[in-house]
Amino acid sequence: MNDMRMMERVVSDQKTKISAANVQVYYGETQALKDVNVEISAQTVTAFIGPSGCGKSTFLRCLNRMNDTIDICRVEGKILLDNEDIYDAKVDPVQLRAKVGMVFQKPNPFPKSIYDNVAYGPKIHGMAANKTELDQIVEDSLRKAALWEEVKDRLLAPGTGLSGGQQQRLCIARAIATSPEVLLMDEPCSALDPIATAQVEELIDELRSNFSVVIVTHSMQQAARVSQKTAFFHLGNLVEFGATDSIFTNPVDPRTEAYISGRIG
Ligand SMILES: Nc1ncnc2c1ncn2[C@@H]1O[C@H](COP(=O)(O)OP(=O)(O)OP(=O)(O)O)[C@@H](O)[C@H]1O
Repeated sequence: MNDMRMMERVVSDQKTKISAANVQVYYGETQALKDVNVEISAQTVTAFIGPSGCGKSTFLRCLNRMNDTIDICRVEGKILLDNEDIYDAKVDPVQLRAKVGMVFQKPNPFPKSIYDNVAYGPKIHGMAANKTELDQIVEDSLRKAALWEEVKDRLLAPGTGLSGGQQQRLCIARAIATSPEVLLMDEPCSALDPIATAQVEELIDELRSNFSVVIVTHSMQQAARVSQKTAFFHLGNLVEFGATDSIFTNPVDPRTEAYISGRIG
């Protein structure tokens, strides 16, 4: 079996982590997402692509209820994480966001030390019984985020003193410190130079073995490089979803074809 076919089989074998059905999102009277249905697989990088304003970030924010923080935003439909409804009244959004972590477009470390940036989540969720355990979580998270070697001698220095690419990896370390199952990334490389972008992309590929990763990107090259599944959004519709290779080489919908060939965007 050639590598590509093997890859497709590995992708399709992964179990469903998040399942979204009939998701509609409104900002006031304006509908931003129309009847989105999609299944996000475990141990897979899923890319959301599409022209500006098509609803990629809105849908990403539905997956950890970040839209709850926007007063005029209303979400309808069902989103299940491991078969449990994340919009159920019983679900605490803070606990949910520990399981479904998020990394934003601009690196946004807290105005605290490198150590405290990573230790913050595990502390508030009571994940460490003592300082030794907390130290271990901080080290493990920084290692997974490929930042440990660069910061291990200055853990008490401010996170904001790191370079942009290092700050973004610090934010990734902070997001993975609570052992999330899903990591949402909203254009995580848009503020980074090409070298830092390459480092973060490499990291995304490594994270896939532990997490389900969903990434919003404006770069089709990036989607092609890092993801196994791609969803193409257009004007609030999820137009096409499938294996990244098929979306880029053999799109079914003419709108997808027009976007990837640069005719709409
Ligand atoms: N907080 C908000 N209040 C009102 N409308 C919003 C809000 N956030 C997004 N929208 C609207 O919802 C639609 C989808 O926006 P969204 O940011 O999800 O698109 P996007 O595909 O992520 O865009 P981009 O690629 O430019 O980031 C747009 O029409 C946008 O104006």
